[in-house]
Amino acid sequence: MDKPTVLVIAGFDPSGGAGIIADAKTLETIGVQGIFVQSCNTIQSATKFCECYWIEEEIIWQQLELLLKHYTPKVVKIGVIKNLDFLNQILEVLKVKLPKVKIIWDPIIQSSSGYCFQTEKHFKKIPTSCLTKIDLITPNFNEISAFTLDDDYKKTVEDISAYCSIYLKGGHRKEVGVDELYQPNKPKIVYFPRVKDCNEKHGSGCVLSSAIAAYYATFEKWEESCELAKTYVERYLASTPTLLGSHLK
Ligand SMILES: Cc1ncc(COP(=O)(O)O)c(N)n1
Repeated sequence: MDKPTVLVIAGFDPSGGAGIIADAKTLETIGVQGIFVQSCNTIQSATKFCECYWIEEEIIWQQLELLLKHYTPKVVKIGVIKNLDFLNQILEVLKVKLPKVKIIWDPIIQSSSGYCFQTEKHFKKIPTSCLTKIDLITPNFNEISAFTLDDDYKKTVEDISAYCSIYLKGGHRKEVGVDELYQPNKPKIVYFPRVKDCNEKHGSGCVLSSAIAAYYATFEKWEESCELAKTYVERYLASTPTLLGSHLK
């Protein structure tokens, strides 16, 4: 049987720890076929970020058009994206061309090395028009706080999860490694860490969201896919302290 396909729209990190290279390794390891559209090119290493060059929108449209003629992805994972307006345009096209597709958005605002992909005005409130087209967003605590106008992130989680699911990484900042899944009209699920002694590596958020995409494309169940993806990331982070960590462990 053909492997399920996941489409990734994300940035290029030449160090390979984050962005589409990390996504490609993850999809390959979990055993799904990946197709890729690059949203930006960057000059960065694991610890230093120098520049981000956005890919011309026309190139992105051309790549998407050809890919969607030849492949039917079950899941789309979107990573770094220029702004919410462009995100909405992409979501509209995906929903027309792939009515059954599931869409996961990792709302990356800042790299762990400190580079800001988004200015505050671009990312203050996610428009409802975007939320109704997305199935799952995977913010960390800083990202959910950036979408929060009055310091009450729980209210933001409640507002967003009326439309789409949220996988909140890190949950409360005090309980490192405890993640929470909020789904519309369902009780919250808490995922506790399973693997001890994880090392910090940049790009772990990219690996998590592409692992959820890969598992969902395989099993079509959100709760199980999130749990498997969390364990996948923890094993990857525990494998070595460097980016050479194995995606196969
Ligand atoms: C192209 C690209 N995409 C995503 C990230 C975020 O990863 P991190 O927060 O670990 O720096 C990044 N640094 N570069």
